[in-house]
Amino acid sequence: MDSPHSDTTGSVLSSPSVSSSGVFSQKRADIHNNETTTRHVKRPSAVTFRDPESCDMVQGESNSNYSETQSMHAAEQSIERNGKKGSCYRCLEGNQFTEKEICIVCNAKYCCKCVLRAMGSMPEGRKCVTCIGKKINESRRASLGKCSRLLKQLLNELEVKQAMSSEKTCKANQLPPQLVLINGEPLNQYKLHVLQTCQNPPKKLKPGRYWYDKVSGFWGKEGDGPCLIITAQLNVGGRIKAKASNGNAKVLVNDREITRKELWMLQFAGVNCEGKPSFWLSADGSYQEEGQKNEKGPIWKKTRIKLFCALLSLPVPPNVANPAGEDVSQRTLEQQVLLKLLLVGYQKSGTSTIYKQAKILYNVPFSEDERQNIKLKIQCNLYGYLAILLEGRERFEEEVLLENRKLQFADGPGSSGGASQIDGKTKYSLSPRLKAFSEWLVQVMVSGNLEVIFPAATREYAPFIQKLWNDAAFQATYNRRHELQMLPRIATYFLERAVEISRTDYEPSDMDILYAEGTQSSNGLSSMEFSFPTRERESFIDGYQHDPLARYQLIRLHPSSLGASCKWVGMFEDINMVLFCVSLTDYDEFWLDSNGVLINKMVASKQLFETIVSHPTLEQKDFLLILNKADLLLEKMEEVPLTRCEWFHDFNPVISHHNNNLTASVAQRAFHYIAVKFKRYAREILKWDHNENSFINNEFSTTTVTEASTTS
Ligand SMILES: Nc1nc2c(ncn2[C@@H]2O[C@H](COP(=O)(O)OP(=O)(O)OP(=O)(O)O)[C@@H](O)[C@H]2O)c(=O)[nH]1
Ligand SMILES: [Mg+2]
Repeated sequence: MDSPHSDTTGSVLSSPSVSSSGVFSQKRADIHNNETTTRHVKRPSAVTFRDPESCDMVQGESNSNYSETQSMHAAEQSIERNGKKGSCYRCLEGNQFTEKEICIVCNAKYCCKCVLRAMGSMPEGRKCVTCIGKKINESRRASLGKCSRLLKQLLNELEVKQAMSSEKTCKANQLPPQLVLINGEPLNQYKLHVLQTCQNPPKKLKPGRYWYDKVSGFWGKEGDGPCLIITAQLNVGGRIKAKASNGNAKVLVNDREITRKELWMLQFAGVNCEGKPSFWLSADGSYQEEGQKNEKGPIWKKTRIKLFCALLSLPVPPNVANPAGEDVSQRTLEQQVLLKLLLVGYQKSGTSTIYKQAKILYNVPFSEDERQNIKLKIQCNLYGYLAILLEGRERFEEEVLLENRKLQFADGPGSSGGASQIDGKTKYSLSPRLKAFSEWLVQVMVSGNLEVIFPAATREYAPFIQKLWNDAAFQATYNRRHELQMLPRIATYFLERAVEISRTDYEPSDMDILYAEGTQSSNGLSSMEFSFPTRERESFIDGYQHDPLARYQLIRLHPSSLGASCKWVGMFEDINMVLFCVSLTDYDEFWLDSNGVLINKMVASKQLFETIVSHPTLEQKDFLLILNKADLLLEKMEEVPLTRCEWFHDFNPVISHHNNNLTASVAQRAFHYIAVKFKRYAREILKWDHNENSFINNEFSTTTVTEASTTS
């Protein structure tokens, strides 16, 4: 990728307005219009930081160390281009009134047609593809994670969330520690971390020079009065200077000469400041005059002090700022560690079910919009199941008619036959009205337009559902539903309540949502955050202690969104763990792969596993293998042996039968066998050199299972 126009993207965050063919034709246009491409050039520029209450730097900082480093970054970020002022940096069209998105590194501005092509899948947020990996323009730090209207129009809610989250959390966009100087001393990575993760960190920290009174927690921009009280006693920065805040009140507090405003505040709090005293002020507001023994205060105890400080634009400790403690709990939430979990698996492995389950378990409510969409999806699925049954009914009817005709023929042309044989009726025959409805529904299903008829269908056709459900021919078909391969297992759960579900006032329960198919977009990604609710934490009986401060982000990703060779996995460099989901029942099932070749689903799952495990981005990540649908394994093994899958050819436990049935422990053996197969395979791919754990050592003990143990 050597130009911001590189279109090696074909984004996961694809937009409906950018078709793949569009990307290709654009690519060619770029080759021909090379002269119009933007170029990054080194051009020194003055960096201006806003002067905020929140301790930002102001223009004109002259400290050599700081400004040198800063201007170096600024130089990298300049961009030169052709085209008239205000036009898009890519297509060179539009003017200053055209809505545009800005690259947070080089400030290049792109119109809505170009932004996704110029910025690709945004693994680090809004950056031209050529700016990926580069430090952001510090003047844009305040806008990190704040999405523009334009992006919201181009991407869906989740895609926006993912891009904004990456923008805030990815490594390249983090504040360079050496650009933050405290009491004259630059921070390092560790100290920056200490500062940012303390209980009351400085808000919206930006590069700049600050003073910090470690004893009281007072914090401000060098040369200015205090703007904040942060956590005290942090091991960051050098020794505070008396003139750090440019005070002239002739009163020293913790070795710093305070400002006039601070002096007024102390006097209001009842502190005797006569005779140029020096004080020690603690984080809790208690104070002591130098040389005196008695501690006084705390200065914050006066109830009106908050108002007084507000009038003087002076900070108060966070718990005083909000006596109800809301601020503190909010902060606590912010500083909790966010652990990112990436949930991925082959098609139908059950990732969306796990995702929904987590939502329900950890009380992450579905929004009104989500519920409405899920409701329509469930109703749409129901009509789909009915259509499959009705199609089956036609087949059953034809079969019976054919059978009858054969019988008639065998009995000879003169035979009278039953009444039903004469009028062509069977137990699968519908009344003309229901038949018309049935034919229409089957046709809609076959043409793939089922989703199009909703939500109108719920109003117009609900009465038919009731009639259909009560119809004997339909019930006869329903009783033979297991013969209909197209009908998913879960259909019965919904069909039993067909009348209720088809009504307009139907409200899906959590269970309905969990069981519903296709409620998570299968070619996008879904993301949610959760922590273990306190109640659950207390009543946990498995002895596992959850970190009470840990928050988790669960990102569910469908393999189809990963592109060829899973190239978009690169987006997830900051995740902490990969949850790889495998459906245990895949071993005898087949699927057409992208080349139209029929492939065993377990083998396909293994291939996906290999791609993910060996992806450079995920090299150092923890992996958790989830073997899903374990509840169906035994039942399946009773019908089809595990060895049906070529990869499992050596599964050979001593099998004991109870009334010709396999025992549960054989399914358990199979479960362990598959787990070990995956683990061994990972070891093979990654060439692990450390010892196998005890679980591995126990592997394939399946072959030594005695009859006694399998029947116990
Ligand atoms: N019996 C049983 N069924 C499950 C289990 N997990 C998932 N399913 C069912 O398996 C089917 C596929 O599960 P999904 O969660 O949709 O799988 P997915 O990985 O999202 O698959 P895509 O549709 O490709 O996105 C659904 O009908 C689920 O109800 C399980 O543990 N046991
Ligand atoms: Mg699904």
